[in-house]
Amino acid sequence: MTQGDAPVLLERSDGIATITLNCPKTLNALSEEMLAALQSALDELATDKSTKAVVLRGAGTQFCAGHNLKEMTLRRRDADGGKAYFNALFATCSRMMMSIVRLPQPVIAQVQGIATAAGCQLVASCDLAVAADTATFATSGVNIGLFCSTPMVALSRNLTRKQAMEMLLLGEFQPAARAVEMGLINQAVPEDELSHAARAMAAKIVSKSPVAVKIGKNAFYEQSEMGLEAAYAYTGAAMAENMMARDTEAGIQAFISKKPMPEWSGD
Ligand SMILES: C/C=C/C(=O)SCCNC(=O)CCNC(=O)[C@H](O)C(C)(C)COP(=O)(O)OP(=O)(O)OC[C@H]1O[C@@H](n2cnc3c(N)ncnc32)[C@H](O)[C@@H]1OP(=O)(O)O
Repeated sequence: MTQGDAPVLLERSDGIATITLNCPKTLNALSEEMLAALQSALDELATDKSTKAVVLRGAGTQFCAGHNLKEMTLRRRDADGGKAYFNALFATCSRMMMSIVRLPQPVIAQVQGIATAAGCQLVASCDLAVAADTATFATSGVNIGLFCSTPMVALSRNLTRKQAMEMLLLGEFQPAARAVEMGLINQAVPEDELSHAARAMAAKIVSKSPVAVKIGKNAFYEQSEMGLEAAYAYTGAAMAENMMARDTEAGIQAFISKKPMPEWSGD
């Protein structure tokens, strides 16, 4: 397999890693092989200190059409009717989504064309999302007999209850403008400006102190699972940890001395 044929491409430049789902002929559907490659790219980036932000995109004209329905259909012919395969597949998918959340670097979804079902869930699981104004978003599994389980988790935490239920139960494709309105994505831009807009967002993150970004991202997700009192206590401790970092001291010192921000060391 050449690098160009790999199910997932991983490129790095200027502190930004770009992960590309690379199976345009299935609209980048998440096959078993694609999920494993995506997991391995995320695992590699988790320990890569030179990467400060990650962009996740799809090759070709679409972002991602969800799980690979052709592979899933074939595996129904397994001796156990596909039970072991399905259990492993959805567990792998859930682990991968959690890896995006746990990744020290923020992940930006760069969405062109369709993001549906597990593809829409990928967008919801990313920290930030920029889409072409022609992009559409759905959890269309319900149209073919599948209630989108993992998107339910991601959407119910991104949208209001009524909006999430509307997507999950009606399976309709929502235009990018509505996705912005619902808070599913941050920004919709003209198609020819999409990659520039995603990269510009990533570059802004690269310019910040990586230690502040890492502590901040982690604390954001941790506190969101807690009650109010525990959340304030947890984020206070995270802020104190942030204050102890060498970069934070240097940044505050530069502010007080009216100097430009330092080169961040990552410590
Ligand atoms: C918990 C999460 C669960 C899930 O994720 S379950 C998966 C749910 N996903 C879906 O229900 C989406 C299925 N796909 C579609 O409904 C349509 O596609 C689209 C609306 C996304 C796009 O329609 P159009 O633009 O007309 O393209 P096209 O001709 O249907 O697709 C182009 C090629 O891509 C293959 N493909 C599309 N989606 C998938 C998929 N999810 N798994 C495997 N292959 C897929 C098709 O079959 C076809 O291929 P060929 O040209 O050989 O016929």
